[in-house]
Order: sequence, then structure tokens, then C-alpha cells
Amino acid sequence: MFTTPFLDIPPLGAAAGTVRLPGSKSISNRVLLLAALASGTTTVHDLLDSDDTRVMLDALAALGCTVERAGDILRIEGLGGRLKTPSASLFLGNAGTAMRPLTAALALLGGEFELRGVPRMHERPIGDLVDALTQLGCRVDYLGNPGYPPLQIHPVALDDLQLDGPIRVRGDVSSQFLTALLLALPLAAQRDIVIDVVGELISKPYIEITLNLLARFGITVRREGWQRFTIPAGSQYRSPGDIHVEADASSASYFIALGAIAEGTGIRIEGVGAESIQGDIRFIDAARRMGARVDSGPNWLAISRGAWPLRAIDLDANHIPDAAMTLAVMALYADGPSTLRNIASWRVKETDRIDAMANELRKLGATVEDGPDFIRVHPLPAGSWRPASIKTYDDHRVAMCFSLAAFNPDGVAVRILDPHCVAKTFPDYFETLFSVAHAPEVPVICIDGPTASGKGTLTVEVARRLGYHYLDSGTLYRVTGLAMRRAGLDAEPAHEARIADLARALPLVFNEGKVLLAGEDVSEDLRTEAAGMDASRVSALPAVRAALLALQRSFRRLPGLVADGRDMGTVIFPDAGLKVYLTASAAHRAERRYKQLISKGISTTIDSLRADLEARDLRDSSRSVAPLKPAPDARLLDNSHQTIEQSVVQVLAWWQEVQPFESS
Ligand SMILES: Nc1ncnc2c1ncn2[C@@H]1O[C@H](COP(=O)(O)OP(=O)(O)OP(=O)(O)O)[C@@H](O)[C@H]1O
Ligand SMILES: Nc1ccn([C@H]2C[C@H](O)[C@@H](COP(=O)(O)O)O2)c(=O)n1
Repeated sequence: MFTTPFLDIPPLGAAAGTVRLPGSKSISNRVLLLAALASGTTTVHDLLDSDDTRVMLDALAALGCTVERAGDILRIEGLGGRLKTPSASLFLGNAGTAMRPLTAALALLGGEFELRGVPRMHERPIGDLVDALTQLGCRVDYLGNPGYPPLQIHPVALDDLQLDGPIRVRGDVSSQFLTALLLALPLAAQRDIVIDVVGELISKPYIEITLNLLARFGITVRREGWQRFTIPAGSQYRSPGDIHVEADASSASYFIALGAIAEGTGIRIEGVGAESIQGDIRFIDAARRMGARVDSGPNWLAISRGAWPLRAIDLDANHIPDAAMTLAVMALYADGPSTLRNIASWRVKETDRIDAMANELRKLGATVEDGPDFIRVHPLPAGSWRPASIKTYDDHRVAMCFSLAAFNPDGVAVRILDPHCVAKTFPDYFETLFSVAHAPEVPVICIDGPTASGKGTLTVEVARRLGYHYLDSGTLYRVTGLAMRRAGLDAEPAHEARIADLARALPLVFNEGKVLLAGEDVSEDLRTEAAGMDASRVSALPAVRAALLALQRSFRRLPGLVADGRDMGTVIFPDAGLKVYLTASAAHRAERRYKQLISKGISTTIDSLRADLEARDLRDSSRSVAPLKPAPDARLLDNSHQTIEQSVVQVLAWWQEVQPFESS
């Protein structure tokens, strides 16, 4: 997951490959609650691991529910409808799928509970659900603004509940209120319980998920249209034993859109098919209308580009409120204005999504019209795309759908602010995108310079702050030197071909900061001064340099690379967007190395270190191939009198200068 303040997505061209998506958030949190309320043990497969499921799991644990994890599988010991803990204070983040159903279930279970969330959760309405529960005789108080969390729930006896008449709940603000009642009321079903929906029920497919999962847990709800639901007397939750969570259909929307937009052989999505129980799977109908070619099987989808440009769409998107945000970005690639209607619920989601989408689409250059319950997006023709820093409003879906703007025809990069907000439902979203997307030019920053100038330290930190990959090319020469020694060879022309063969086939793995050679951790052996000298010697052999070329270039992967070495800017990545030549006086470098070695308990002297590094510099800069020297277009940075932080800030400032975005 990217935890950087922003993530720059370079212009993307094509996409192809297979993705396996995380489990559905809606199914995961419903299954967790049902498994906790049921009697018996439920084994849950493929559960989503994200912020929203984590808060639900924490809440269940606080309520005394036993949850065991074995790899990807969760075993939940159901409470059988009885509380083990009569009081608790629960923090539910920004998870509506936890806050609403838990409110209803805990109001009926008869304990004293406080339910809180993040500030945005305290702005998301819950009054209609609380009103419905109050009609029943439940006791729920608002701890802040009336109609909104946080809430205090007080105990009531089941026998005191008023269950004779129908319970009325509004269905036109959020379908989660009805879902919450449907999931919780079987706890009190000594007689038939009738729920009447007031107003036109929105997001009906989510109610279908609820009914489907209730049936899996032994509760068959009778339904009269979408207005009346009856929970039969005597209903009792029974664990189904094993239950598999489908991949998230809303998350699939980004990859369905990707297949429709990007050139290439198409995208295959594993874990969810057209027969999914999730309402957002109907996104495929909208994508087809816009021109996507969609094929599907029992648990997979395959999407490729069909009509291009995409066809504009005018859609009542009430049935796919979450996935429809993706259509708003697809609309930029359409042949006319696209309108998404009946989406008033967007205004009470993680953020006001109509405002958020309109604002950010406009930053890209698009013309957008919006109203209380609709958004109209005009296409952005080639030549009019603007580089934009996309604000994400702590809304995972805003972050994910705007990544698709990187496929624009103008080759304009997109900056996504606070990319970690995707943790809500899809922590590895960007990694998954990058595994199938192709960029004509992956950004590279090169940091070259003499030994002990601080290249490695600077490179690691710059890469970390940008969320980029990192190449320590010196390590490749060091490993080659070590392999040479172990093979009983010397860095001389007579052994050059054999050492190059070793370099070409290094059984090398980088794992959590460690370097493994044929499975052996050689990290310590590589950092000795002797290993540095051997590396310097083998690196002067042209065949060795040629042998390591492809390996070094293979590190250039999305979203970008920071590479440290001697010839990164001159030979390996001559087209890099920024080249830095880092130096420090020999005296400073010897002193730094001295401190570094002493801190590791290695005894040495500053004088001998200085002699060694000057000898190494001389060899590295005087060899015939790829000698150490600044690239003509490199920026020189002498950090003799700088702290590490000052060097990092300087390099990031230079990088920002060559980016199209305003500083964020
Ligand atoms: N600006 C700086 N000020 C003070 N110390 C620094 C600075 N930059 C790096 N150092 C320290 O200098 C030491 C050497 O740094 P580093 O290993 O990053 O150098 P290097 O150029 O990568 O060396 P090599 O080429 O031999 O791998 C480290 O202990 C590091 O913390
Ligand atoms: N791009 C590179 C990187 C390293 N070398 C050689 C020369 C160095 O003395 C040696 C060890 O590098 P270090 O780990 O100290 O950065 O490897 C090179 O020729 N080209």
C-alpha cells in the first residue's frame, strides 16, 4: 500500500493481464456480523482485509466473539444470539457497513454500548434507523448532533419490544438502514416481524445481497415488492459452516473500465463473474453500453476495448451507486456528454461524491454540470487534458477511479493525493493496477557519485517518499565480486567471460532489505570494504557490465525508480527525468564511512579508509567503460556540509521542478 502524501501516476498507454481482486466489502461485513450472531462455527474464505473489515472484527472481538485466523481463512465462533460482554465502547472508523448493522443488532441484544467513528462518520445520517429502532422500544441516544453518530445504546428486554405492528423505515436515504434491520431483527423474531419501507427504496441490489446472505444463515425473509419485508416467527441464525466471499464487484469496476479504455489484449478479472450476487456487477451492462467487450464465466470476467472512443451514456445509476463513479471518469473518453442520474446518495457517502467528482474532473480540464442528484460529464478531447493533483477527500473510490485518467491521449501524468485512502476496501489497488498497466516511460531519478558520498542513504529516502522502487546497482557488482571469489576466480581479463556468465545468472533475491545469494543471506558479507574493492575490480570488466545491463533496467517499474550507482545517468538510464551527481570531500566521506563501520563494531582507521576510497574512486573514474563521471545534464550536489534531510529535500525539490504539477 502507498503511504506517501501523494502518488504520481505517469502517463499510461496499454494494459493487459490478470488481476485477482480482494473480497467484497459488503459481503465481508455482513458475513462477519451474521457469523457472530449465529450459533456454530463459521469458516470464512477470501474475506476482505481492509480498514472497514478490521473495525468490524475489532468490534466483534470487543463483544466477546472468538475469531481465529489461519492464513487467509477466518474461523468465527458464533455468539448464538447472546452477548458475552454486556457493555463496550466501539470505534467503527468510517465503515457504514459496520456502524448501521451493529447499531441495530446491539440495540436488540440488551447491553450498554457506545458507538463512534471518524469525524466524517459523525456527519453521515443514521436518524432514520434510530427512529425505526425507537418505534420498537429500543433506547438509543445521540452523543453529538441529533440524527448522527456517535450513539449510546441502552439495554432493553426483548419481551418489552413493540413488535405487533409493522416497523417503518425510510428507504430513500440509504439502503443500509433496511439492511441493518433485516440483519438484526431475527434476534427478536418470537413472532412474525414486518418492516415497511417508506419512500422509494434506493440501492436495491444491496438489499438482495442482505437477503441472499440471510438465507445462507438460515433466515428466509418474505418480500412483497420492495415495500414490505417479513421475518418469519421462530427465525434463528444457523451457521452455514463454510462460506466464500466473492471478489468485490465495485472494485472490479476499475479493471472493467481499464479493459475498456486501455489498448492491449485486455484484462481478466478472477474471483467474480457476471452471476455475482453483488449489485455492482451490473456495472458490466453500463460498460458494454459504453463500448466495452465483456466476456464472463462462473467466477471470472474478461474485458477488452470495443468501441473507441467510448459511447456516451445516459443512465439511471441508482442501482450501482458506488461503481457509477467509475463511469464518470470513463465519460472523459466518450463521444459526447454522459449523464448519471438518481445518484443523490452520493452526497452522503464517504464524502459528498457529486461535489468531489465534479471538482476533480474540472481540474483535469473537463466541463461538468451537476445538481442535487445528477452529474453530467463532457468528454475531454486530445489537446485539452491538464495535469492535476487529485484531492481524494479520504474517499477510496475517488482515488481509484481517477487513476484511470492516466490513460489520457495527451500523455499527461496524474497526481493522486493521500493514496492510502484506498485501504478502506482495496489496500493494494495501485500495486494491482501497476501489475497490468504499461507506461511508455516509467520515471527514473538517477543518483550517481563516488563511494560514501551518501548515494544509498539518499536514494532509499527519496524512493520512500515518492513510493518509487529502488535500485542499488553497487550491490549487483558486489554480489558478482563475491560470486567470483567463491568460484575461485580473479578480476582479470582471462576470467572475464566466466565472471560475466556468473553475473548473468546470479541466483539473487532481494527480500525485506536482505540480499540472498542462492538462498544464503550475504548482506553483511557485501558491505565489507574488501567486497567494495572486489566490486570495483569486476566492474571494470566490459563483459560484466554488459551482463548486468538488462537486470538493472528491469528495475524500472511503475510507478517509478530511484537508482544509485556510478553510471545510472550516463549509461543505464540516459533518458532519466532527473540526474543527480552527489559528492562530498574525501575527508567527509572517510569520516562518514569510519563512523558507519565503528557503529557496526568493525575496527578501522580514518586514514586507511580514506586511502581505500581514493583508490576506489580513481579506479572507478578511470576505467574504459562507463567510468564514474557526472552526466552532462546532471545536477551537482556537494553534501559535505549538508545533513541527510537537507539532501533529500533538495533532490525532491529538483524532482518537483520537472513535474507538471503545482507543489502539493
Ligand atoms: N549528508 C550526509 N551527512 C552526513 N552523513 C551522511 C550524509 N549522507 C550519508 N551519510 C552517512 O554516510 C554513510 C555512507 O552513506 P551511504 O552508504 O549512503 O553512501 P554510498 O554513497 O551509498 O556508499 P557506497 O557507494 O560505498 O555504497 C552512512 O552512514 C550515511 O548515514
Ligand atoms: N553503477 C555502478 C555501481 C557500482 N559500480 C562499482 C564501482 C563501485 O566501487 C562498486 C561498489 O559500489 P557501491 O556499492 O559502493 O556503490 O561497484 C559500478 O561500476 N557501477
